[in-house]
Amino acid sequence: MGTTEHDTWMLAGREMTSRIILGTARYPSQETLLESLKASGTELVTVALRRVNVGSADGTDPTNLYTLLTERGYALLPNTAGCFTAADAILTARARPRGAGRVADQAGSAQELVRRGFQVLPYTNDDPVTARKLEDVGCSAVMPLGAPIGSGLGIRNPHNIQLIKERANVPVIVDAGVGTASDVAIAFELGCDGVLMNTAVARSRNPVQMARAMNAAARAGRDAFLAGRMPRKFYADASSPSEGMISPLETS
Ligand SMILES: CC(=O)[C@@H](O)[C@H](O)COP(=O)(O)O
Repeated sequence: MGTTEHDTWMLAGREMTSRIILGTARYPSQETLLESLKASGTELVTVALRRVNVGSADGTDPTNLYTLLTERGYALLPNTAGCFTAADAILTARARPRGAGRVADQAGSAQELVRRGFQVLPYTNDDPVTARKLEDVGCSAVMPLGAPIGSGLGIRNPHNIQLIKERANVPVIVDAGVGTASDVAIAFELGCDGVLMNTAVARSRNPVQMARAMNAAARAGRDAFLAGRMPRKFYADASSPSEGMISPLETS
């Protein structure tokens, strides 16, 4: 029987325990960011290569985000957010080649990055055909959106996410659009391997508390998936047995 207790998974050759990946932008303070990461239980965090101030090149500046995160044991997932062309993404990923790379473009640029030796985790729309193409060119995972980035609208098309997951041979990570804990639970109930989120935690009234809720939701959703959902039925199915029921005629 499945259980979330020893439920590790592999992402780009790395064994992962937590199924949550958190973004590091938009937090009210660095302290809140660090506390939220801890509360979420995450091991892997994203940093935007183009937007973040990475501090000194050798990483010795103590306020450098890389230093703060790596000394706390977080693995970094650099992302190429802000790149609008394949050339941009490739240039940015090559300039700062720490950890795995994430590319904003689709199959062509992903293929080029794979060819150059990157582990590519592409953010994509929720189209099963696109997801298949990205897997076919050698991406280490596919990361379909739940909804537009920063929208908090939740998983708009659970059916597509489920189709992507059913056909994929690489991890499927819902990336973007999560608004609250129940969205995370749904992603895992659908069988997804991970959820990447930023705004829902960073822009909540209490990011640390929301991060804790996301952590609990991930475990709940994953447990529900492993437990196996009951089949949906179109009609009522009484839960008490009807055999031996006293009929109205017998009592009159
Ligand atoms: C943080 C990151 O890398 C993005 O994938 C994105 O910002 C996530 O989207 P949300 O902010 O909607 O969670």
